[in-house]
Amino acid sequence: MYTQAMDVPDGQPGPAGLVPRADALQQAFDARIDADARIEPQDWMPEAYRKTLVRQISQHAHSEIIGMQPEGNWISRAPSLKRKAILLAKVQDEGGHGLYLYSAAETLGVSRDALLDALHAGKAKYSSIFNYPTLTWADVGVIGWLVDGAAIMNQVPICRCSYGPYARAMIRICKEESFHQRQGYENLMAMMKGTAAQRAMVQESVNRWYWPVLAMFGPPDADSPNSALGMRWGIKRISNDDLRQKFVDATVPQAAILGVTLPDPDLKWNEERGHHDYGAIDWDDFWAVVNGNGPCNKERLATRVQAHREGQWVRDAALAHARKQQARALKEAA
Ligand SMILES: CC(C)(COP(=O)(O)OP(=O)(O)OC[C@H]1O[C@@H](n2cnc3c(N)ncnc32)[C@H](O)[C@@H]1OP(=O)(O)O)[C@@H](O)C(=O)NCCC(=O)NCCSC(=O)Cc1ccccc1
Repeated sequence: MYTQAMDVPDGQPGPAGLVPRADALQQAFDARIDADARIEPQDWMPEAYRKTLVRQISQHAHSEIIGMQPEGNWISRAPSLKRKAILLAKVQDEGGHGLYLYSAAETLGVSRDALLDALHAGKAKYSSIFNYPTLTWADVGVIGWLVDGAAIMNQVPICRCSYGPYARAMIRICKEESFHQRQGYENLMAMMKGTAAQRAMVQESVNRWYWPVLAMFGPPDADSPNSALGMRWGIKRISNDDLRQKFVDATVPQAAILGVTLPDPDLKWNEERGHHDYGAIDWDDFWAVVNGNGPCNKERLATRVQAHREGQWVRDAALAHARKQQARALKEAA
């Protein structure tokens, strides 16, 4: 019964030299994490690791599908057929990202229905950034440039996440996000080469989005309760503050080429640090938005709930079709 450490029943003292089963499983898990190997759905994992992944992956999935709304607002008003086709494709990609991510979460033993119920009941988080309004066409370009740019900065390290299905989903998502970022920047470039009114529209949009985008990376490391374990488990590879700094450093030269000013009087190159210093983020505003009191939280949730309700007939029809196919296959096999 006690041939190997793995055979000792949970919580039972084993013969000398053998480790109880639960400890052995934990040790095997820790060893895989230390070796930077992937954890797969069939592998044993600590319950806290599983819960952390469900939390992060589902929040990420919710962000993708709620994130369809701000830009979706402009599909019917895009200024040309070309811009409309690009925007349609981008918003569809975001829906697709949500689907990969819900599938990755399902490998952890949760159902998509339960995750969506939590979102629709207002109990689940999604990214703060999607609670701001898209007031002008320039917002579509700025979301591509800055929001997708920030999303890529955050998501590229997740391609190396310790949980296999999440890491693999992220590879394709990052490729698509790169296209999103470039289309946004190219859209803004075209506007900056246009009239004075178009240039002013871009600058006004950058002024509104810049700070919420910096906050999107999450609270400062010192106030980030999930970071320590996320890092230990190889879910999070780079801290919130380090990603934010990388983003600022990458954005400054892009803004200069575009010809816009970033709305931060304290932004300046620090030779000693080899990074840009930047001003204070309004964390009270961030937490107000995260806690449901941003400019569009209620509208975003109501739109999502309504879309889900209106899609009920599609789900019913798909299920009825699947049942019919199954019954036919059974009849043919009999
Ligand atoms: C970095 C972080 C977001 C947060 O680090 P953690 O270690 O997990 O947490 P930490 O301890 O630092 O925070 C304490 C609490 O604060 C919460 N909170 C923090 N930040 C936010 C926030 N911004 N918004 C709302 N809540 C936030 C956090 O959940 C936690 O609350 P909890 O304890 O759960 O109640 C991490 O979860 C991550 O990398 N996620 C995956 C990437 C992902 O989800 N990306 C989404 C954008 S996808 C996209 O943009 C694509 C696109 C582009 C354009 C158009 C359409 C689509």
